[in-house]
Amino acid sequence: MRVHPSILSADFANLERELGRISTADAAHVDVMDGHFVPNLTLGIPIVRRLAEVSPIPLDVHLMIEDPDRWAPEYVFEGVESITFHHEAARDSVALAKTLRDAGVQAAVALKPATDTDALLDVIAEFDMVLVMTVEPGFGGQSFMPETLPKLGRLRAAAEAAGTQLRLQVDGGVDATTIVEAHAAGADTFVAGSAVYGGDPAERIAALRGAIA
Ligand SMILES: O=C(CO)[C@H](O)[C@H](O)COP(=O)(O)O
Ligand SMILES: [Fe+2]
Repeated sequence: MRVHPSILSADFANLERELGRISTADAAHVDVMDGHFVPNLTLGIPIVRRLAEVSPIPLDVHLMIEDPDRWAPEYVFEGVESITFHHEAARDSVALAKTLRDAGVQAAVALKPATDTDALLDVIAEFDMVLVMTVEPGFGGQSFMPETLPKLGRLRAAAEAAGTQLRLQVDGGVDATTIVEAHAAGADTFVAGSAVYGGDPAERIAALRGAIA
């Protein structure tokens, strides 16, 4: 299992220090929001480039933006481990995933709560990870939506049938309680923002790991 704290809940005036506080995690989740795909605006390419240079752990970049076919490849930097774009926003998710993989980064596709898995099941081998959103994208601190969890089983079954490795990530409302449900449903990669930065990050990361150990 992997824990990816979201720096959406960190102090944006001190991001290098905030990355240092989560150095025991597996990757840092960076939420890029464009004010169009979601009704919130965070940060973009020049800031992600600098975060990748100073972070002690790899970056997991979650793009909540329109036209990811155009912009996602611009987020490939040394230190960026994976780039996640939204299936709802992409013109061609399979082609974009191939472009990202060819550029040397893991390719991941995200599904909003109302988007089903159907379009991905036959092409699951094209992705390194699927992000099943467990809240409506746009804001931290929202409540976990357990009704999204059955998607995980369908995606896992498709990956097994295709004989491919697939990471299944959940993002939104994950804490030491809901992580147990998400893990039981098949998730292996857990994003948590407010649950990590709402206390001592190292202790909170250890508690998340401990909850499903
Ligand atoms: O993508 C996101 C929101 O769109 C964030 O990664 C997510 O909400 C993390 O925040 P929290 O753990 O507080 O729910
Ligand atoms: Fe996210």
